[in-house]
Amino acid sequence: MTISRLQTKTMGALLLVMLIMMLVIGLSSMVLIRDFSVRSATEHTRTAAEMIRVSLTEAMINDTIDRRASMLRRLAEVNSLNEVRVIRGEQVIEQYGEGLAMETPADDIDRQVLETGQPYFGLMGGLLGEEFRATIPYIASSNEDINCMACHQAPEGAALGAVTLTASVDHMKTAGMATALFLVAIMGLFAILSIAFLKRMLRPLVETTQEIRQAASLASSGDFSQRVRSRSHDEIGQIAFHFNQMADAITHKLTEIRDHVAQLVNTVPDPKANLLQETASTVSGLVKVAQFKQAIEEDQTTEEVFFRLSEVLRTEFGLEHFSIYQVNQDKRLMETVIVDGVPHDEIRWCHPDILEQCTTCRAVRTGHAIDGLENPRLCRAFDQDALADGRSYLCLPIIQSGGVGSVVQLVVPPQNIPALTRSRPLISAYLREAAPVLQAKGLMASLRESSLKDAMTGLRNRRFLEEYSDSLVSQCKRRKMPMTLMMLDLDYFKTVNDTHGHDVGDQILRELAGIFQAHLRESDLVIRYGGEEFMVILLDTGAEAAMEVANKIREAVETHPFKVAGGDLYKTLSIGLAAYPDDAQAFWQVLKYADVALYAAKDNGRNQVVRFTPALWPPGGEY
Ligand SMILES: Nc1nc2c(ncn2[C@@H]2O[C@H](COP(=O)(O)OP(=O)(O)OP(=O)(O)O)[C@@H](O)[C@H]2O)c(=O)[nH]1
Repeated sequence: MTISRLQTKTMGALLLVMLIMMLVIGLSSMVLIRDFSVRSATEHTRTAAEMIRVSLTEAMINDTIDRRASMLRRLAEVNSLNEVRVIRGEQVIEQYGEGLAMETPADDIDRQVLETGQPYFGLMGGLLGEEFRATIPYIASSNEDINCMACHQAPEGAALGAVTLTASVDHMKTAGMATALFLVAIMGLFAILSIAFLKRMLRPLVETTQEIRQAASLASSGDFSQRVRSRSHDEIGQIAFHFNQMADAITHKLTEIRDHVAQLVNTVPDPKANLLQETASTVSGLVKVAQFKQAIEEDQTTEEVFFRLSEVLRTEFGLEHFSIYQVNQDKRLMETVIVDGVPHDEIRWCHPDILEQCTTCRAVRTGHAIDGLENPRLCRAFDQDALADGRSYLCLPIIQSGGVGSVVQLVVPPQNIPALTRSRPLISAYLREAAPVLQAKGLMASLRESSLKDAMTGLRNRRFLEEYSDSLVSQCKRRKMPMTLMMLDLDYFKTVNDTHGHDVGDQILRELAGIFQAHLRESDLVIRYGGEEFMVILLDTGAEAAMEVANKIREAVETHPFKVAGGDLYKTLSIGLAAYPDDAQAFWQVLKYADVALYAAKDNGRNQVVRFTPALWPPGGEY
């Protein structure tokens, strides 16, 4: 278990307080003991001084004063006394002489005491001192039991002499130190017990906070599994309880959200995955899907939608290789819409046969996703070279109007299979959103296409002409190219209807449309202008060349046997022709001139091509 900072700080603070207390108690006990020792020594030396005075007085009375030196020596042998010395005051010296050598003042303290008459008590050396010195004056007094003035000629209150006593304070020092150490030891013991007690008291708090810290740290990275043990019923226990409650509530709600978003992308949530990160990444993926949906709804064509999808595959999923195929159910064909991000590029990741026969594509045939990630040989149409390179594929059909409208094929090298497997649900979500939009846009396009087509012949109709005439002219202007308009009309078509009926008439018109298309280029426009009247627009073609084309068509119709009941029917065709910009600058005027030329062809006996000339237009004729 890691050491808690809270514990270290608390223990450290307590230890510091205890150490300071031990120091204060140690020092203060030493000072107190010193004080006590000084007082005690003072009293003792006073007593000793008094006893010496009495002894000296007695010696004087008994006339044994000469033996005072040996008496003082014996006194000095008393336990703990180091020195006993008596000095004479000025009056005594004057009266009795200097006396013994040891009786003259030895230092300044002696002299000061004799001078002031005030005693001196003090420790000599250091805080506790090595010895205690007392210099106590003997003051002349007539009020004592023994009258000093009886022997001494000195004024009342004068210092007759002084006694200096020095005593060892070693025993006091030892006792003081022992007491201080004892107190410090008691304090130390108390500190240890306090720390142990506090540690025990702090343990639930420390362990709970440590567990909360670990759980919160895991939670911040999305793991809410950690719970805190409740160790007591006090506030600490309550903190643990409420933390667990909070973690339970978050886990429960997040699990709910994760399951819901997983449903939205059709995945089974991984119980081992990081709850927060997994949910957050799925939600952010779904937000992007929603933005994608909004964007494609505002796109105009299916092409734009496919291109946007291709960009998503490249940028969001980091896919380099993929194809999007569009299925033409009517013709059972398939075309590449985008290959590796390039619009309408050549097929790369499948055998080209699938374009000619869309059911060769397994995804189109089955309407199911074809997962070749684990088993690339699942579909035989997958490109053999890519297969040899170890690439795998995932083909996802997009269902439109109950059938496969398009197929998104994703191609990855082996090392990218796990990433694609993870991305698959979200890619499918994009495709699900794209499907109805593609369907709607496809429907709109085909509706628009059909509104511009003639249902019977499959040719473009007059409405197409109305919509595109302006752009045709501006295209010709921009490229500086000519354009020739032909008006074509079957001769005596009414007799067909009258003789064979309208159905046969319709059939002949359909066959006629086929003959026109067979003799024209892809870029030429064939329009059913109305009834049995047709129009052909030859782009980038002048009148001369157009005359040749018109005659070819006329001859083709003339020689074509229309099958009717009872045999073959042969019909002829009249064609009028006018050119842009030679005959007129305005489209509708060129058209009118072509019509005038057609009438001329009819008037001239039919089955012929007439090119418009100004002579055909009556002078002052209005357009
Ligand atoms: N069966 C059929 N007949 C049509 C259709 N549209 C127009 N017609 C007929 O085409 C005939 C056109 O006849 P007219 O314009 O009199 O001329 P015509 O008989 O072709 O003789 P021309 O002077 O050579 O044009 C009419 O009988 C129309 O009913 C159609 O869609 N189907």
